[in-house]
Amino acid sequence: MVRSWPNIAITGTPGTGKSTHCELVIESLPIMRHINVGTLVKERSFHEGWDADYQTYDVDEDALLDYIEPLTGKNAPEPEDDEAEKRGGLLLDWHCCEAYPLRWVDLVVVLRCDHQQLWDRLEKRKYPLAKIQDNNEAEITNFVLNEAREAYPLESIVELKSETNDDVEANVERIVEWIRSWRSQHGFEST
Ligand SMILES: Nc1ncnc2c1ncn2[C@@H]1O[C@H](COP(=O)(O)OP(=O)(O)O)[C@@H](O)[C@H]1O
Repeated sequence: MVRSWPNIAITGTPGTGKSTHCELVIESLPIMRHINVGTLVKERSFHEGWDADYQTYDVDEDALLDYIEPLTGKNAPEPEDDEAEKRGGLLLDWHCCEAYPLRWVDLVVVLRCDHQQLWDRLEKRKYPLAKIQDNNEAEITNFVLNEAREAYPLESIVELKSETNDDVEANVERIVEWIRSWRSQHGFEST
């Protein structure tokens, strides 16, 4: 293990609060880096076009993963490397988590939300009805959690409720504490 900060996949159905959580973790620990994967796909065109049926980009995973890989801090650094090159510390914010190589990820946080509340949040976002329905069904059937369970060891997955502001506050505190304890367990100074 070379990276000096852990990488965390923050995942969950769209609207469960991934970006909200990432932004608040960064407020407490500005050295962590929020990678909004959906935005990255769009801005850097890591896709092969728009899938009108699913109302989403057809992601070019190879290009996306090639871009993220050097940021994960997995490679053994040379002494003269810039500290940023080996630090890791990514918050990978995306509704998918199974695409990342196992070695990148130290913790998987799966955010969960009551489906009626999720419906209201997605309606506010002006998602088309079919997309709201799809995401709602995904939340009810534990789609993202099941994907995480198939891809990662169970002990690296944490499922957190994200329905109220108090939930967000408690979850962020828990994630920040987890990062601090990961640092001390790996022989790095706690912040
Ligand atoms: N735990 C929560 N309690 C109340 N509102 C929340 C909570 N989590 C997210 N929200 C709200 O839900 C909406 C979607 O959150 P966002 O962080 O953009 O989700 P995601 O990144 O998973 O798509 C935002 O308006 C946000 O303020």
